[in-house]
Amino acid sequence: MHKLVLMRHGESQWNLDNRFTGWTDVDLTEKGREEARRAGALLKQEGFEFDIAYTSVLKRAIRTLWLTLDELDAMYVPVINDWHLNERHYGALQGLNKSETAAKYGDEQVLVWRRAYAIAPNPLDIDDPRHPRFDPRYASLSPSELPATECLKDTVDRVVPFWNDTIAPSLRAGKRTIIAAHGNSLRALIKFLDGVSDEEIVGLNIPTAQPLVYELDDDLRPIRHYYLGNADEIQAAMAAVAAQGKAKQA
Ligand SMILES: O=C(O)[C@H](O)COP(=O)(O)O
Repeated sequence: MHKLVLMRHGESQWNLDNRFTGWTDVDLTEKGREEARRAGALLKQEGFEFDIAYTSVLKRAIRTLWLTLDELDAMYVPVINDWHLNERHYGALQGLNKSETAAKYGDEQVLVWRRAYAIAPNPLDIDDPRHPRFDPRYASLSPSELPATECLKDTVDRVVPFWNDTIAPSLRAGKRTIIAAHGNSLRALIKFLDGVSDEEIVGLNIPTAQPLVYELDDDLRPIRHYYLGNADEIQAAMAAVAAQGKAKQA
């Protein structure tokens, strides 16, 4: 049996501000750092140890991983940073406040933009300075790999090959693995691992910095999964993520 830990980053400044973030490289808040340390302490208390760690090239996930590993006194664990684990690119929505956007376009439309499996928000303009083609960390990517927007399906299409080519072989080799990533790159991975339908994935929301343990069989098929930590807190945190896209009640 293989054990895999998935974890979304801790609260970021734009989680706090309730802005669409996507590929914007926003850091953790102090609360987000504390959440990451708490996750590390919980993993330590439960006896988890890791041989390899994967994260994105965005600092909110990287710093979450560092703080978690530090708490485990395991900063020696090799870390693979890869853009395939980045958050879903949120296109032209990046930077906008989610509830203000809902007040303007309606809760239903924002739910489509946030959760519809195959509908992407409008793209960033090719000349927009925020377009990833201007960012040196993506310099080695071909133009066809560089998103200016993504729906969850597009994210699945980049996360799953990375899983198959890189993460799965190292799990099969017995490496105890933690992945610190993002709400939607983890939804993409969970959709693939658990065979969640396009309709059901709409209802899945991932709380910040809560370790989610997957037990996998020899073929890397999930046997079961569970969150470490307090079940009521986790339910409340999931409901809060779902509510982020609603217009504020007057
Ligand atoms: O990119 C973002 O805004 C968040 O990390 C995930 O947002 P969502 O829950 O609105 O998809």
